[in-house]
Amino acid sequence: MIRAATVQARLLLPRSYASQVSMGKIDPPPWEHIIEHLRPAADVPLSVGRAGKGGVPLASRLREAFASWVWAMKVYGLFRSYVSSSLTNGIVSCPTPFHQMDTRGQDENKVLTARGCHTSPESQELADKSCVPCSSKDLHPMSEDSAKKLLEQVNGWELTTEGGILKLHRAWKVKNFLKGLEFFQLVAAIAEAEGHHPDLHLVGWNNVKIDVWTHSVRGLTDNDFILAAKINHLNLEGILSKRANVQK
Ligand SMILES: C[C@H](O)[C@H](O)[C@H]1CNC2=NC(N)=NC(=O)C2=N1
Repeated sequence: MIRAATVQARLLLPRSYASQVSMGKIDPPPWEHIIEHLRPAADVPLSVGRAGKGGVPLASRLREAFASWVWAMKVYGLFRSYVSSSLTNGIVSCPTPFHQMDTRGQDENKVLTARGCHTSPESQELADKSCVPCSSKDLHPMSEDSAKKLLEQVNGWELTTEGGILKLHRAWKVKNFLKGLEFFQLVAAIAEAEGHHPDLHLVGWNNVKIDVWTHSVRGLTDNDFILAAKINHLNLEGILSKRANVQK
C-alpha cells in the first residue's frame, strides 16, 4: 500500500505542483529538484501484467511516466514564459546586444522574435529614459530636423504629419485579433507607467498601427521617442505574424 501511495503521491505532485507554479503561488523548483521528480524510482522493478512479487504493474508505470512528461512540458512552458516575460521587463538583458541592423528586405519579425529585442546602444539609452509630465511648461514641439535625427534610434518607426501635427507611426501584423489586444496590453503597461499614451489602432483584425505624439503641445517631444523605443524593446515573440512585418 505504501508503494501505491508513493506512486500516487508522485502522480499528484507534478500536476498540483506545476499548477501552483503557473499560478505564481510558488517559485519554480530548482532544476535538480525537477530531475529528481522525473527520475523513475530505480528501486521499483518494472513488471508486466498483475503486480508480481514487489513489482508495479506496467499500467501504473506508464501512467507515472506520462504524468511526469506532462509535468515536464508544463515546467518547460513556464521556463519559456519566464524568459520571455523577463526580456519584456528588462530583467534579462538581450542575449547578444548588437548594433541596429538594417533589416529592410529581411523578415524583421524573425530578428525581433529570435532575439526578443532589437537594440542599438543609442536605442537602449532612449528606452532607459523616463517621460516627463506632458503638462510641463518646458515642453515644446521639436522641429522636423530634430525628429529626423532621433528617428534613427527608433527602428521601424516613421514620421507622419496629420492636420499639421508631426507624429511617429509604426505598423505591425499580428497573428490574430486577440494577439493584437495582447500587444495593446503590453503597450498600455508602458504608457501608464510613463504617463504618456499612444494612439492604438487594430484594423482588419490583425493589423496594429500605433501613432505617438504629444497632445499637450500638438507635436513631437522626447517623450514620444522614449515611448517608441520602449515599445521597440518589447518581446513580441508569439504575438507577431511569422510572415509579414518585413520593413518597407
Ligand atoms: C495631464 C497630462 O498632460 C495628461 O494626463 C497626459 C496623458 N498622456 C498623454 N499622452 C500623450 N501622448 N500626450 C499628452 O499630452 C498626454 N498628456
